Amino acid sequence: MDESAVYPNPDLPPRPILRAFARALDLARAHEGATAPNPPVGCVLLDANGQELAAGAHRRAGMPHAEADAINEARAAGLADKIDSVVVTLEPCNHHGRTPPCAEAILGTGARLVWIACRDPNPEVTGGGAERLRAAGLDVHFLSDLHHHPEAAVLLGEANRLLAPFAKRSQAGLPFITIKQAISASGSMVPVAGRKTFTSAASLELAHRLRRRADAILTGSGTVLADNPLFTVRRVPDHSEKQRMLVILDGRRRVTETYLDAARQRGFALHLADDVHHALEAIGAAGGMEVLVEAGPNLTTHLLTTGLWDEHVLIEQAANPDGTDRVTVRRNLVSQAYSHGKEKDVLGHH
Ligand SMILES: NC(=O)C1=CN([C@@H]2O[C@H](COP(=O)(O)OP(=O)(O)OC[C@H]3O[C@@H](n4cnc5c(N)ncnc54)[C@H](OP(=O)(O)O)[C@@H]3O)[C@@H](O)[C@H]2O)C=CC1
Ligand SMILES: Nc1c(N[C@@H]2O[C@H](COP(=O)(O)O)[C@@H](O)[C@H]2O)[nH]c(=O)[nH]c1=O
Ligand SMILES: [Zn+2]
Repeated sequence: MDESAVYPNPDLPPRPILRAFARALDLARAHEGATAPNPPVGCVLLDANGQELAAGAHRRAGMPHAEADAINEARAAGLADKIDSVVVTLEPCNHHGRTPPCAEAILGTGARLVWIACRDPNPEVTGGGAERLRAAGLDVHFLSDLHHHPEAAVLLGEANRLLAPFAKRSQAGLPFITIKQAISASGSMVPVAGRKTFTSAASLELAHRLRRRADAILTGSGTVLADNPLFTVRRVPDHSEKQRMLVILDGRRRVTETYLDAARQRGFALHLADDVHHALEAIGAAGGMEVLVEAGPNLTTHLLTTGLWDEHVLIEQAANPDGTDRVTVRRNLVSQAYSHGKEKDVLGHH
């Protein structure tokens, strides 16, 4: 049977909606790490048969939001009058920021239905867009309404993870902390003399993808003095015109001007700090939503024991030289709990 024929029958699997959410998340993810201080967002517009008409994403702060981007694309293709459903990873905004409100842009089309993955977690704007659209007579649904579909639960998890750095910064003023830790086959974090890394090419590519999505790199003076690290994104293409912060914990001011100058030449905005809290506050204040910790055993162990971190990416070198490194990603449930008061909003229940 043609799947689109069942749409929008609510009793049958809403395949076009789930497919559109998966696509909107892919579109958003392409710009993960480029949008700070805004969240990465993706949007897909469907016609009354559930067919995609146009799609959009938020590329960077100051550029159109995902919904406006998609609506512009539909207009340019002469398809705007066919828009029936708007599927978007984040609740449409209802305020004048750097760009006009997306709720109004949606009301300017003939859209009847709006599907949202996550509520806007920003305490300053929560609840605005969905209510505005409902008040204007549109049918507004949340991805969580489809919780009985295993696929919907997976997509909602992905949407929440994608939004987590924006949620943490807007609620706590602090960046989402990802710790990358490489451990050699002999159980050490320290490479043999003359080397900076020991993990496989695939693991190094993962490390560069983690850098790509980060707004700041946090390290310690020990790492800088031992490795003269570049901290650039080289193994995957970087976002264009992206400037990252490089924050070095260097209480004793041992890092040389030569290193700092060279890091500036590589495009980093440099910040030296004496303690972790000041470092994190400086990143949040500068608009950074995610920080990648690439530090030695001293700082890494300290951060892992404080519980301040959000995601720990552990890369264990294979014991066998022909083997594959083992990568384990774990989330810190304690640090997620800080937003429990907001959980309902973040999860999109209403
Ligand atoms: N395997 C891996 O994933 C990685 C390994 N490394 C390796 O680690 C080695 C360096 O180790 P290490 O010396 O432990 O490096 P660190 O990056 O942990 O730097 C240590 C320095 O950072 C500062 N620092 C650390 N923790 C804190 C804190 N809680 N508050 C304030 N300042 C802090 C201190 O600077 P100060 O003394 O100035 O106060 C300290 O001397 C190198 O050989 C490097 O190759 C490095 C990164 C990743
Ligand atoms: N040893 C180690 C890592 N270590 C981190 O990578 C830094 C070197 O980065 P760059 O100069 O840009 O190549 C090094 O100083 C340390 O912070 N990373 C990994 O993915 N795997 C590894 O085995
Ligand atoms: Zn918007």
